[in-house]
Amino acid sequence: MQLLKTILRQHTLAFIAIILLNLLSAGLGIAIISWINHGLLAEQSLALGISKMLGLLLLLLATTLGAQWCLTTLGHQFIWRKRSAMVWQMMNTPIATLEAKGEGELLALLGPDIRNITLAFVRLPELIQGIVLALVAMGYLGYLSVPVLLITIGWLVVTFTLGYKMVSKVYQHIDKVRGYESDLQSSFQVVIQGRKELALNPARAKHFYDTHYQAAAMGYKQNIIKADSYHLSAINWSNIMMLGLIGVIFLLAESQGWISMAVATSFSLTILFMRTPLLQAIGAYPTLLSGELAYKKINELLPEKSLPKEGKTQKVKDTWQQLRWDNITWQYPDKGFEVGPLSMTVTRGETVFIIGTNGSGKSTLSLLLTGLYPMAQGHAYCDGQAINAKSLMSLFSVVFTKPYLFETVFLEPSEADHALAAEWLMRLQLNNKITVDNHQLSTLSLSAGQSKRVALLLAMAEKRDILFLDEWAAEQDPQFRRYFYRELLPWLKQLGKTLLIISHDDDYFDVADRVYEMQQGHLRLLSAEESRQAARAVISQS
Ligand SMILES: Nc1ncnc2c1ncn2[C@@H]1O[C@H](COP(=O)(O)OP(=O)(O)OP(=O)(O)O)[C@@H](O)[C@H]1O
Repeated sequence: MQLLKTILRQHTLAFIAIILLNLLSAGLGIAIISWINHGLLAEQSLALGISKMLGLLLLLLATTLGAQWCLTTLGHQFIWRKRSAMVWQMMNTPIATLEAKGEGELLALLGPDIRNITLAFVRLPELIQGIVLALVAMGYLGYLSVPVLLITIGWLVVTFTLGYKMVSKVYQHIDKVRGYESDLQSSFQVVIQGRKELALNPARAKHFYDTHYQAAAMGYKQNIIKADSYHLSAINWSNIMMLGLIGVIFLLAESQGWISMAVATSFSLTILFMRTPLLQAIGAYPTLLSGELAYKKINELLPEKSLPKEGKTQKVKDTWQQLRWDNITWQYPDKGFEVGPLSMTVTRGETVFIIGTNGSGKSTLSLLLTGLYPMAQGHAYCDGQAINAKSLMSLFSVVFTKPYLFETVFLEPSEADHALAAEWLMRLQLNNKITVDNHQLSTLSLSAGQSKRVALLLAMAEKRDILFLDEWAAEQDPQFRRYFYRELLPWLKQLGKTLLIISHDDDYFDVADRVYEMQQGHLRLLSAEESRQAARAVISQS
């Protein structure tokens, strides 16, 4: 099992110590049975016998608890590391790769999959103890009688072969359950993110509930019931066969005379002693299978060492003058929408507008130009020197069409520029609504237009050279939109910012030094006359 192998590789010594503790605990258990059977009544006094027994039982309790505690601690340590590595890896995985996997699948990784690995560790002590105890008990049974041990082994082989067949069915169904788990996560997202639309349209809500949600929920339920049924059948089958084994041993003693009744009693006591842990081990096995499946899924979707080598961020000179993208391309997976090949040049301090119809590829272009999407072909250059995606990213602050708002404005106290924050809150006409206290925004309960203004504040707080705004003014009222184009942008330009603005606001195309137009993934620089015509064309279309 991949999961067990990994833990074994990463924590070899701890694992050996745990196995030894388990062996000690199992050996002690068997020794106590043997001593109760043969030694207890031979003790000099009842008091001595009882105190010896209490001492031995306490020792057994301590070693068993010790073994379980070590394994559980090791397991949770492993999970903590794995989860932290996963979150870090997700934050460092190219966004195109994450988008291709889908949000439902990613949520399933961080939620149910990690939970299943945790449960596997919670039940792992039972599995290991069951196996170790069974092996030690076998040794003791061999010491009592080899022929009866062979019969016992034969009986157990038949029992567990059939049991294994049932457990493999458990695995098949757990595999299907994992698929439905992702679908469920996607459905939960719809319930949360689409709550307003669903509340307003009961027919749509019912359709979603009956088809999408129930398909996932029913699939999950049917398969988990089948998995549990096979699992319980395996436990019951093994339980009954263990009891049958005791009957066979007494038969061998009574009718065949292979062993004395005293030895048969010891045999039965030992089998009864190992029965519960062995059944618990069988009970724990499916949990381990779920953990194994989850671990495989995690490694399949977020393989370790999968992060592409982007190279180090090359420090771009503070005095850079020109950025150029040369014949770059990008295509969404499965032969999706293609951008490019296209070339573009931006000179420091320029205001560049990118216009184009809906779906022409402007937002996709913003992700490509900033280095967030990898260039399938072509390169980016800064003052003639090729630069990689990381360096490109370090130049940009972007406000996306649906920005995510962080509460923290400045990350470090030393970076805190409260004067800048106060000035921006005033310029964005938010000074009566929000304050920045202790680097944090006082509230994020904002309207759509206010959220965009806060996103701009956060972008400015990054103090990067280029500001890329994707349809920023779309949610602003006409008065503020005018103020944004006529006053804020020129003021930003004065501050030395290079501005890349995706815009549909034809009234203000004249603010730009240059206007590019996207048309079905291709970019074209418009002449001054074409820019004016583009503005007029949009006005005449509306
Ligand atoms: N994550 C994605 N996976 C696959 N295709 C996508 C993805 N995002 C966008 N597209 C496709 O890329 C094309 C361009 O989308 P994009 O959002 O870049 O257009 P846009 O010019 O910004 O449009 P708008 O003006 O409506 O914002 C669209 O046809 C869209 O279907």
